[in-house]
Amino acid sequence: MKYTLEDQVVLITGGSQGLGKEFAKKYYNETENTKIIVVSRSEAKLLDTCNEIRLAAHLRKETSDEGQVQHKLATPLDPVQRLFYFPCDLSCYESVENLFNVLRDFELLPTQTLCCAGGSVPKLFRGLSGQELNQGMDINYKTTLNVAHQLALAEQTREHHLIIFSSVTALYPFVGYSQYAPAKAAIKSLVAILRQELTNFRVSCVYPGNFESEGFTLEQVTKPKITKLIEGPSDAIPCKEACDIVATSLARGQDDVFTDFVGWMIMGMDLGLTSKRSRFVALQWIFGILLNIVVVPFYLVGCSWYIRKWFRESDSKKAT
Ligand SMILES: NC(=O)C1=CN([C@@H]2O[C@H](COP(=O)(O)OP(=O)(O)OC[C@H]3O[C@@H](n4cnc5c(N)ncnc54)[C@H](OP(=O)(O)O)[C@@H]3O)[C@@H](O)[C@H]2O)C=CC1
Ligand SMILES: CCCCCCCCCCCCCCCC(=O)[C@@H](N)CO
Repeated sequence: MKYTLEDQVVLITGGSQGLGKEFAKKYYNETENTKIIVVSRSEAKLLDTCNEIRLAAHLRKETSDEGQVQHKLATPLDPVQRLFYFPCDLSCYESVENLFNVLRDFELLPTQTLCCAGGSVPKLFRGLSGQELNQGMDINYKTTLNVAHQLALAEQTREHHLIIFSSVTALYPFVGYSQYAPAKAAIKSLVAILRQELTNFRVSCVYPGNFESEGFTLEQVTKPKITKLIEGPSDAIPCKEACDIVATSLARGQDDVFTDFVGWMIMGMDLGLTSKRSRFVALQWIFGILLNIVVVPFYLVGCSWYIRKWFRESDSKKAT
């Protein structure tokens, strides 16, 4: 199943900002017929995003804008429009069922789905609240799980391309990401099973490194220094660059997608029983085996020593 932008109906969860918004822009600006539905919890953000994308496109074409258009998925639906939004908390299964009933009613069941909804609250485990911990699973795992399940029920035979967004932290979980990395690892596990069961689906999984987005800016506020030090090699790239890298990789037929060299390298070290459909996969596998033998043992000892030292110094600062 080839990944193309044109002549699609694409559902983008988490489309009100960040990477999801970049993909909505890309589909809107680079196609003539593709219809885009962006979904997130905040109707205000969704409306702003739709208006911003449409107005920018009209300004570039120097055509006079026809003024406010109906973007919300509601009756009457303007069939000329290509960009729609529908507010929905995707962590609630019943809300996702309702979303798919609306999509069915408007004959807008998607041919491609991008599960961009997610986000992290990087803190030390003891510093997290019960609500933050539970939100981690809700926002990062249940939003994808609920959409994937409704898609699997809706698309029993028609081809569908499901593109799920995990994180490098699913492959290499580390201090400060306890509210987030386990949920992203659960996504990795779900993808492996969906690939076996949903035979009419192409299931792609993206493991981004850091990229600049509203969510990334917000997480920097609570991120412990030790976390920033460990993830230092993954410099945050512009959101649009991450979007273009992912789209290019998918168009090349890759299904285990990374956004930087660190992600490619760490994916190569993640051996085990899940096949990798990545770029230069043979080289990645050999490089990963060598790193596992020659570098990883020393890295892990060094990293563990450094983390213990950081905690000792933090505790002594607290004691003074
Ligand atoms: N930025 C980064 O460095 C990295 C990001 N990623 C992953 O990539 C994806 C996109 O990241 P990014 O662009 O930074 O995301 P942002 O944090 O900028 O945006 C997250 C989006 O998800 C939506 N969302 C959150 N919770 C729900 C919910 N319960 N139901 C519906 N929508 C929801 C938000 O909208 P609203 O608030 O309106 O609900 C928002 O549109 C995420 O899955 C993230 O985990 C992975 C690695 C690195
Ligand atoms: C041989 C051993 C070498 C090991 C190198 C270690 C480098 C670790 C880089 C980790 C990058 C994590 C980026 C994902 C962050 C993310 O998902 C958050 N921004 C949430 O949004």
